[in-house]
Parts: sequence; structure tokens; C-alpha cells
Amino acid sequence: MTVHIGAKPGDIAETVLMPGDPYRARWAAETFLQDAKLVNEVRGMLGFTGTYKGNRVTIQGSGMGMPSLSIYANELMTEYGAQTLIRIGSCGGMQPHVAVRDVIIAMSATTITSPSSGIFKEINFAPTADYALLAAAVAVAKGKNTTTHVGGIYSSDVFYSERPDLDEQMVRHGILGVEMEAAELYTLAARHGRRALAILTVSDHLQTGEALPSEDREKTFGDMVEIALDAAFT
Ligand SMILES: Nc1nc2c(nc(Br)n2[C@@H]2O[C@H](CO)[C@@H](O)[C@H]2O)c(=O)[nH]1
Repeated sequence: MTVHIGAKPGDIAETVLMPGDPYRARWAAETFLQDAKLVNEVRGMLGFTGTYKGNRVTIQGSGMGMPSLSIYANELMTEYGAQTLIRIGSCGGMQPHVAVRDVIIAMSATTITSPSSGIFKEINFAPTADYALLAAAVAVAKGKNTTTHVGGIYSSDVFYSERPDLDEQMVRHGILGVEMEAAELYTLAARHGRRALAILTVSDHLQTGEALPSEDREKTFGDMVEIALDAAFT
């Protein structure tokens, strides 16, 4: 076990899905995995390991924000040997052609700051998804009738933005959506030579103010989990 994960050695699979919400980790494990068992509940950040079509997989919550994700991703990679980490989450849409219920497969993740900013100093590192994983997710998504966008997202440190001028520049430069975790996941995966990807459902929209009704969230979230699982084992 580690400082923040109570799983025993061998309890965590090489492939890990990371929703922000631990209750979504439980729902996804119960819905998609066979023989799912709880392997972590330290601080309520639930983690489950089971199999998907015969492949071993762990679904571990990351919490909200890059500092929280950084703790779990670091420990999963350095202490449990996770090789493929896929964030499955929600985001806010930032382009008129990106609608609520759509899925975004994040090629890159822009930040103002991140937990890794301190070590990069004057380097503007470009957090980037693993290409093979991204290509597999795009191929799987094509087989579903979910509208999918592939491009850059913005990993913010705040949900309540005080800088509309920054949001404006992100929109101007084609950023598809905003969330709060992917950039640090991509940076840590690059640091540790692992594969990472973020697949996001658009659950609210910054321009239209629309928000996904709660009854729709489970369906769109389920589609995204399936894309992640099928892409991970392609
Ligand atoms: N900053 C930000 N985060 C968002 C937004 N919509 C969603 Br869903 N999120 C994500 O949802 C959580 C906040 O509700 C964080 O973990 C973010 O990744 C949004 O409009 N803005």
C-alpha cells in the first residue's frame, strides 16, 4: 500500500481508468467489469479491480483538480506499475460546434499552471496523449453513434473562473473544452514513460449555459467508459 492507496501489491492492473468521482468508479466497475472487487477506499477515493472481456483493469477515482490526480497517478505508476492510464471524465464545452452529450478525445491539454510547472521553469511543455491509445479511441468511437471531437482541451485550476479573458483566448485558439485533470496526467505519463489519454463527455457548456440533465449523465458516461475499455485493449 502507499500513502494514499490501500491496495495490496498486485491488486492494481496495468490498465487503469481514472474518473474524478469515486462513485463513478464504483458505477463503472459494477456496470462493466466482471468479478469487480474493491481494492481501495482510503479517504473514500474508491478503486476497483476486475476484468473486461478477459482483460484485467482497475478503475480508480482521481479526485477533482490536478494536485489530487497527481497524487493518485504518481502512486499508481511508481508503486503499482500502472502502464496505461485513461482519464474518463466530464468537461465544459468551449466551442459552438461542441454540444452537450458529445465526447472529446483530448490530443493535448493546455494549462496556465500545473503541479509540474515548477520543474519546467521556462519550458512550455506540451502535455500530449499517447498516439496509439488516442487512435484506438477514435476508431472505437467511430463505431458508436456518439458525436466525437478530437483536439486540445484546457486543464484549469479553477471551476469558478475569474479570468474570462483567458477563456476567450482558449476559445480563439480552438480549445474544445475545459476540465481540471488531464494535463498533469499527460505530463506524469511522459515523465514515467507510460501511456495516457483523456476521454471526456461534455456535461455543460460555457457559451450556451446548457447542462446535461442528471438522467442523461449515466448514458453518456457509459458510452465513454466503453470507448476507454475497448481502446485500452485494442
Ligand atoms: N473548470 C471546469 N471544470 C469542469 C467544468 N465542467 C466540468 Br464537468 N468540469 C470538471 O468537473 C469537475 C468540476 O465540477 C472538475 O473535475 C472538472 O474536471 C467546467 O465548466 N469548468
